[in-house]
Amino acid sequence: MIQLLRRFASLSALTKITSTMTTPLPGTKPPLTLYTSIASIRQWRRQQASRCNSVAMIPTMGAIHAGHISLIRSAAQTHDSLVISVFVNPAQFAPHEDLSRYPRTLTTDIKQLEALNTELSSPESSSKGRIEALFVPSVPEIYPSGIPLQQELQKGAFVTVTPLSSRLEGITRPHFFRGVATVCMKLFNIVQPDEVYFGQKDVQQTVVLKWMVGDLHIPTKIRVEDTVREEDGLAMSSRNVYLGEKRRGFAVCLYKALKAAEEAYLQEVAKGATVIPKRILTEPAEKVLREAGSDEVKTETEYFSVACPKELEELEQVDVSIGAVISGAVRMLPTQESEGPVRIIDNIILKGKAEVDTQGERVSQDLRTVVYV
Ligand SMILES: Nc1ncnc2c1ncn2[C@@H]1O[C@H](COP(=O)(O)OP(=O)(O)OP(=O)(O)O)[C@@H](O)[C@H]1O
Ligand SMILES: CC(C)(CO)[C@@H](O)C(=O)[O-]
Ligand code: BAL
Repeated sequence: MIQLLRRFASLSALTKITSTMTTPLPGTKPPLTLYTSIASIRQWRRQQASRCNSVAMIPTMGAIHAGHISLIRSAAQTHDSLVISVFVNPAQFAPHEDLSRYPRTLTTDIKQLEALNTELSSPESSSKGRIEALFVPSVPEIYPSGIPLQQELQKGAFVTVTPLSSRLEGITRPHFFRGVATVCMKLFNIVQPDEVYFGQKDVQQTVVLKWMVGDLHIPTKIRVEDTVREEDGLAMSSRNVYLGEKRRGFAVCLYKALKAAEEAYLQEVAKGATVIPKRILTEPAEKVLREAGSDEVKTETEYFSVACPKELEELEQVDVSIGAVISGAVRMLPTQESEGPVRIIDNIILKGKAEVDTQGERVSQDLRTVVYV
């Protein structure tokens, strides 16, 4: 099987995979099948419908880590059949960004997915479902009109979610959410999953996609799962491999800043506050960020935001009945010539003390995540 994967990986590098390729990966019991064409994954989807299987999708850009695995485990609790997509989406990268060096580790990704599947399929597992399909399309399959990185040269249909996409991450990455929304729209249309799983680590992405699904009446649900962290609290991320040893230890500064803001919020809530000025949260966070790094490792804060959960609009004060999303981005500067800057993003949802939920039902006064979209 490994040989087969090596062949696939090398074919992939040479972009010689045919658009109809469907490869049962024989080492897996029951087999995990690799689909590379839209036609073949649609056929798989029809089979699932004919068996009345519920289908969950977990879109990824590969370089599978424990964050992805946790999304898959959650999906397997509820759904019969899971489809994982691995696609490094050019449309969400600006020309100056890291598309060409983004980690591509398909062979080890598949090994991890196979190991997980063996566990999910074992008689001891409490999971309802398991991974059935791995969808790894080529760029021309997804973008038949081509996808130059310069937006003004791009032809065809694209999805924009406004004004959300130009806030926070969208300030530094103005192209980003158009690329994410467009590829997710394509993936949702191709696979038609009952539910799609995303990580809270990319919180703005989840809010953008919830708006897209709602506004465009897409018949799927968006599920958001907790951020999986390293032991010191750093959010797992495929790009953490860029950090290198020297910067790695300092990369947790953003999470520490978020925790300082959260602690300040919870202290005010405990004192009975109903409205909390933004500065009560940002001052302790900014102190942590100012003191981050060392003589050798320099950090720059791009933003530290306190925003409303519905549209991520910046708040001057937090209404305790609603809560807020606190999020940020920190740039870890290179420590040597061979390195580039690495952006760390992270967030915490400050729970609200809602008396009623979005349907108007009375709920408890306990702190809870108030979901709007
Ligand atoms: N630490 C994490 N915990 C939970 N979910 C995560 C985590 N990291 C990524 N995810 C989720 O996995 C899905 C696929 O993400 P992706 O493949 O881009 O990985 P990534 O680690 O976010 O990569 P990058 O370093 O490029 O941001 C997304 O929904 C993302 O939010
Ligand atoms: C959702 C996604 C797979 C779209 O390319 C990507 O943005 C990601 O991995 O978070
Ligand atoms: N998980 C986010 C993908 C990106 O930054 O391109």
